[in-house]
Amino acid sequence: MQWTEVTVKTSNEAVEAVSNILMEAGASGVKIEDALDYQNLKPDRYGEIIDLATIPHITAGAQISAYYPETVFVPEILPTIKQRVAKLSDFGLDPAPNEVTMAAVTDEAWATAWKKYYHPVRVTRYLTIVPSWEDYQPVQPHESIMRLDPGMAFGTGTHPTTRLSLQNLETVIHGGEHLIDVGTGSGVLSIAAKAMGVGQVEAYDLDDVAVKAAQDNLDLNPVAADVKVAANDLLTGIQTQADIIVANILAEIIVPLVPQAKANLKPGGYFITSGIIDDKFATVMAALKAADFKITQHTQMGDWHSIIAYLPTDED
Ligand SMILES: C[S@@+](CC[C@H](N)C(=O)[O-])C[C@H]1O[C@@H](n2cnc3c(N)ncnc32)[C@H](O)[C@@H]1O
Repeated sequence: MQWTEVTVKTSNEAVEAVSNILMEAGASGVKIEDALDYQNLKPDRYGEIIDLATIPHITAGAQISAYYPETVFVPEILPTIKQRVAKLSDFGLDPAPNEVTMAAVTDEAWATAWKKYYHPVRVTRYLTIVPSWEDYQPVQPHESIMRLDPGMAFGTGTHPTTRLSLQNLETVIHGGEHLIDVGTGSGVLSIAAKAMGVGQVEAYDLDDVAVKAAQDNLDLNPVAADVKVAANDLLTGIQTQADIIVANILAEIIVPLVPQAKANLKPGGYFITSGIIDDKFATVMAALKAADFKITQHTQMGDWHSIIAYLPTDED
């Protein structure tokens, strides 16, 4: 069994709450290092004082490491962990610095061990995602197939936020549109959009690892050969008039994207947002309405929400 270690740097007061968050995300155990434990060291029962200079230790805050089995695709749980830790401030706990990292515990195979558990999955009525290393033949006449290896990028297609995005794409796409995919990750939404008949796609991600993974996946899917993928911070500097913009990003990032999406959409276009956790839903709705979007659909899977927003024309 391969294990992935996820480490969160936080404050001393948030140790227990962060440990709970990590366990709830499926960890099999946690290790806690708290600078206070070292500062509070007392002479042992023989009166001997431990020389801290001889023990490697952290000197400020706390660090909690959690261990996830290979069945968990860790890149898809990191944003939730970070978001839940940040939310501790609502309960009067200081989450800072809330730095989340992941690393191998055992050997080099850690980054790919989860692949054993990733199989073809029917993600919408018409779309099946097939891991790039598996053979699969469609079982129904209208079933489309896309091939995917998310590598270390978010976007296997199975996460609720991605599934909601895919279902909403299926709802709004008629064929031939110009679409922008913000926060493309593995490229899953761009490839799916092409498979659903969209004309032109631009895909962006802040993370170079994602841009590389997306390009590799575009290369695996001839239908998406003409998708343009590039590194970019949201839609900063982009001047496109698109029919559809899709963004499966955390709510905090969707809010500043709303005015950029409005500027890059044709009137009559759709802005699909996903990645919105329960208690941020009202904030995203308020930002969309303040920018004159009309909400045409709201869907939910577990704690996650997705919205289809329509930009009215002068005639509407
Ligand atoms: C939740 S993942 C979604 C991946 C994929 N689109 C999906 O639906 O499965 C969000 C992606 O947004 C990217 N991202 C985060 N902040 C961003 C920003 N400011 N600009 C562009 N991309 C960003 C992340 O690197 C990550 O790949």
